[in-house]
Amino acid sequence: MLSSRNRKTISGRFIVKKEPKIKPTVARRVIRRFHFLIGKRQIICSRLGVVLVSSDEEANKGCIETWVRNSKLQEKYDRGMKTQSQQLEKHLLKLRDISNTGVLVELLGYLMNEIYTKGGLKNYQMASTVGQDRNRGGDSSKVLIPWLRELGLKSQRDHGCDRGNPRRALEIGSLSSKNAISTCGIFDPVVRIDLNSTGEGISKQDFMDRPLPKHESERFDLISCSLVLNFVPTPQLRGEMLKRFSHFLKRGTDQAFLFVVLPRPCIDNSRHMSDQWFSEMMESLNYKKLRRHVTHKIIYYLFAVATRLPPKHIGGKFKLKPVVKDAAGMNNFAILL
Ligand SMILES: C[S@@+](CC[C@H](N)C(=O)[O-])C[C@H]1O[C@@H](n2cnc3c(N)ncnc32)[C@H](O)[C@@H]1O
Repeated sequence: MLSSRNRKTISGRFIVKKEPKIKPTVARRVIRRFHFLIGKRQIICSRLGVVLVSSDEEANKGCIETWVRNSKLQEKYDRGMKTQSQQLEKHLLKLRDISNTGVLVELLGYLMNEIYTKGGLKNYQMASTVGQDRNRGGDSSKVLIPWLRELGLKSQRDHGCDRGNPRRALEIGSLSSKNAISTCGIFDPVVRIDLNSTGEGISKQDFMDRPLPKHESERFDLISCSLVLNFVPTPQLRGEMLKRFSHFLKRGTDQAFLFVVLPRPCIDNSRHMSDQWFSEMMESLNYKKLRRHVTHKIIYYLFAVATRLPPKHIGGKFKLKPVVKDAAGMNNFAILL
């Protein structure tokens, strides 16, 4: 397990530092390993016919454990949970060669043990917080805020907030209440949610289970979805998430925004995605692309709700997953509407 570095006061009491100290290289390794395990788990589950219906890790754990109990392969699963073998690690790297159900279940136990018992998920959460620590330049809302200012949004503090209609933001997958989105003054309140909330001021909630707003006052002027879609396990669920956003954005204004951030390979190195494909998909959901920024590793998009009407042309060609480009080494990241 990664540990936070604690210091003592003069009287010997421990001062527990809220921000864990993890070297960026270690944080990157932890994040890479977690994504690797989640990706392999997805492949194993679809081969075994285990349906993962949520991006909530607790729910996925429940689905897997129920399936294992009903499959009469509990013994294999338990053996995997207890195993520390190089052989299983090699199998994970060559999953395509493995068809034996027993071995797949053992592998499932092996990686579930690493995710849950050995702290994979917890470390991932901690490493992600460090990865987006603003001192390391990782808070993606630092890209967003200048865009919003260019579009004329001013701090509510400086320009007097319309008490009856405050500018509200929803940050999905929030890891810190100190991100620019929370401190810029443009939004108040900022509602912060995360599946596995670790920080103060962040509610533990699956966006997919968030009750739909009943009144306009419950809707938002901005939804921030930074590095979350790539975390959602299936192309269908990613599409569901995109479709759900429109229910939460304010209507009747051309100043309701959606900020989406993705790892660059999801767009640039996927067989089923491209910048054009993603932009057209968003257009079909009635979003207009306002800004785009690309760095070595990350793509940032700012969309505005394009019309006042609810989306009409959802789906169409975006119900399919065609190969829009292909080359060796590409990935299969996709979103299905
Ligand atoms: C890689 S972290 C990104 C964090 C941060 N937004 C950033 O840009 O660095 C992804 C986060 O999204 C959260 N997440 C994924 N699916 C979610 C959902 N359906 N509802 C709420 N949070 C979700 C995960 O729990 C995880 O903490």
